[in-house]
Amino acid sequence: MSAVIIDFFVLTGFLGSGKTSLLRDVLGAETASDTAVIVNEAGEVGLDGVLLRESGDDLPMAMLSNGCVCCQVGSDLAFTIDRLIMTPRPAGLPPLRRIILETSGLSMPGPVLRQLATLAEHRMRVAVIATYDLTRGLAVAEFEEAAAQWAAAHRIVATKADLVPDTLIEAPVSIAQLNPVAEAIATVDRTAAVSAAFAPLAASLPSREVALERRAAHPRLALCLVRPRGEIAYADLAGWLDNVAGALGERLLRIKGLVRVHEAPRPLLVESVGTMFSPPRQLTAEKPPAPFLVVIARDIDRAELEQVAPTGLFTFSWRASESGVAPRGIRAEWVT
Ligand SMILES: Nc1nc2c(ncn2[C@@H]2O[C@H](COP(=O)(O)OP(=O)(O)OP(=O)(O)O)[C@@H](O)[C@H]2O)c(=O)[nH]1
Repeated sequence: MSAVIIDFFVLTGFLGSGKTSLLRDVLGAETASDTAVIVNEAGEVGLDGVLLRESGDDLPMAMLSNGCVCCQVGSDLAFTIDRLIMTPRPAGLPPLRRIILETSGLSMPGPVLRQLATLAEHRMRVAVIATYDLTRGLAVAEFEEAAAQWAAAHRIVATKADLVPDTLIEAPVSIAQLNPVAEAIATVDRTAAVSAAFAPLAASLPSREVALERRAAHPRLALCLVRPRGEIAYADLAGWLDNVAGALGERLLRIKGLVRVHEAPRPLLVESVGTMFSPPRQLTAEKPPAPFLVVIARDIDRAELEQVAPTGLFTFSWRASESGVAPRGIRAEWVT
């Protein structure tokens, strides 16, 4: 068991959306000396690793590809992390407190998180950070990898703001259409964006209410605000979540929210990336928002979710798309 909690950041985002550039900025900061990096590239050549070496020359860095292997680690993610944590720190560097994994632009976050789940002996606080390329905006939500990456994210960082500064104002709104429970980081101040994106994950949920607005998200993405009708039995909640995962399969991108159950004095934080659920835990926050679940999925119809058994536990809020065709998209955002 590690003595300190290590913040593990999964840096995800679609092809060319600015992950390596963001990481270079992280590694260039003075605060990066407690950081190790793992890069997983889709291609044969480890170019990202070369680029990152320019920024963080003395930091432990591992490649999960056919590229350079700077820490003499294998190709398996769990093994690599284990080695990074257990290997004595290079002279002059502080204890390891942060690991950043840059995934390839086509990585699905679910399998990555599944591998991390095997490392329970290390005390890691896992956060998913996704890039949102302002020059391409919502267009890449067509790709299921991009939609899954955004849906899994705790934080979504708008990139390339210098190229299209005018799009920054609308970015939080667009990001909320993709994932209303993610924190949107949209600023032209790159230093501020980098430090906000890679700060330790403090609270799991903003202590604010969720509201829906009339505006469609991407036509293939469905966002649903699910409200429990009241306190429910844990077995019913577990059964419902299990059945949602079974019914939607890989089209389920994300579930996150709070539910009150008979068996626990405090609301339970319920979270899944894809169909992989984190163990539910009681929220300690003083003033939690009213119970809710946000479900993000792709290519589904209302009935598929609303008819999941046991029925009658929840109400479902959807908004019709502006075209009036398939009632798939809503926009949800945090309001105070
Ligand atoms: N002007 C500008 N260009 C950027 C910015 N971020 C990334 N780029 C450029 O966009 C291209 C892709 O950036 P990368 O950081 O390599 O993106 P990536 O997500 O790591 O790409 P893959 O690893 O191929 O998926 C490069 O040419 C970068 O120089 C930015 O904030 N501003």
